[in-house]
Amino acid sequence: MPRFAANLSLLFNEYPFLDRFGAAAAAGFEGVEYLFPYAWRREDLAEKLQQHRLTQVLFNLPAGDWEAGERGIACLPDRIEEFREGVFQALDYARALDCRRLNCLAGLWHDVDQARPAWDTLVENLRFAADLLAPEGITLTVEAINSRVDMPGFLLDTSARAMTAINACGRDNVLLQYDLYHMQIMEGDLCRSLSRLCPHIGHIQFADNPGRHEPGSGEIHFPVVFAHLDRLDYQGWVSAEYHPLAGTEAGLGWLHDFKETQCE
Ligand SMILES: O=C(O)[C@@H](O)C(=O)CO
Ligand SMILES: [Mg+2]
Repeated sequence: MPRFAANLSLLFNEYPFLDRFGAAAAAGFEGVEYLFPYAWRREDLAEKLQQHRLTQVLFNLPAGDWEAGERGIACLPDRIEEFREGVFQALDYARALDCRRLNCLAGLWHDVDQARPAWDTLVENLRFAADLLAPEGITLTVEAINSRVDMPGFLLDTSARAMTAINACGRDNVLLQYDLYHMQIMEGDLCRSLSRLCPHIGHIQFADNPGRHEPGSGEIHFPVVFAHLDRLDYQGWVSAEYHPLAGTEAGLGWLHDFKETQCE
C-alpha cells in the first residue's frame, strides 16, 4: 500500500496552518508536505511534526514572488543569486524538519523560440542545488506541471522535458516529481508512464481531473493506479495535493476505502 501524505497547503484549510498537522495525523496520514515553510519558525514546525509523529516528506525551494504569479526561479538567468540563496534557506529548514526531499519549480518561460538561456540556467542551478544537498542525504526533485490549465508557460510541462533537465544535470540525487494530476492533463497513459519512469521518480502527488479535487471526483481510476504503484514496488511517498470539494474530512472516502481493501 502506498505511503500517503497530505499536502497541508491544499488540504485541511478548515484549520489554521499549524493546526493542520494534528488534523492530518487524526485522519490517518503519516506524512505531510506543503508548498513553502518559510513563513513559519522552523522550531514551531518541528514541534508539530514531533507532537503528531509525522514525517516531513517534502517542500519546495523558494520560488520567487508567488503572490505576483511567479512559479519558480530556477530557469531565470537574472535570478541565479536569489535561487542559490534560496537553496541555503531550504537546507536550513530541511535540517530542522529532517526532510529528505526538496522540490525545485523550474519557473515560467514564455519565449519558446529563445529557450536556451532558460535551459542552461536551470541545469546549472540544479547542479548547484544537488551538490549542496547530496552530502546531507537530500534528494532534489524536479516537478513537471501542466501548462494547459494551471501554469501556462511553465518550462517543464511534460515528463519528457523534466527528464531532459534531470539527465542533463547528471546528478544521482536529482529525481522526477510525478504529479498524476498534471500528467493526466498533459499525457495520460498514467500506468504505462509510471512503469517507464519509476526508477527515476523521487516523489508522487495526486489529484483527480478535471477540477483538481479528491480521487473519485473525476476521470482517474485511482484504485488501479495505486495498485500499479504497489506492483512496481514504488517505495516513495504518495501525497494528496488537491482542493477538497466539500471539506477535507468529508472527502477522504478514497483513503478509508483504500485502507479497508488492504485489511480484507
Ligand atoms: O503541483 C503543484 O502545483 C505543486 O506540486 C507545487 O508545488 C507548485 O504549485
Ligand atoms: Mg504537484
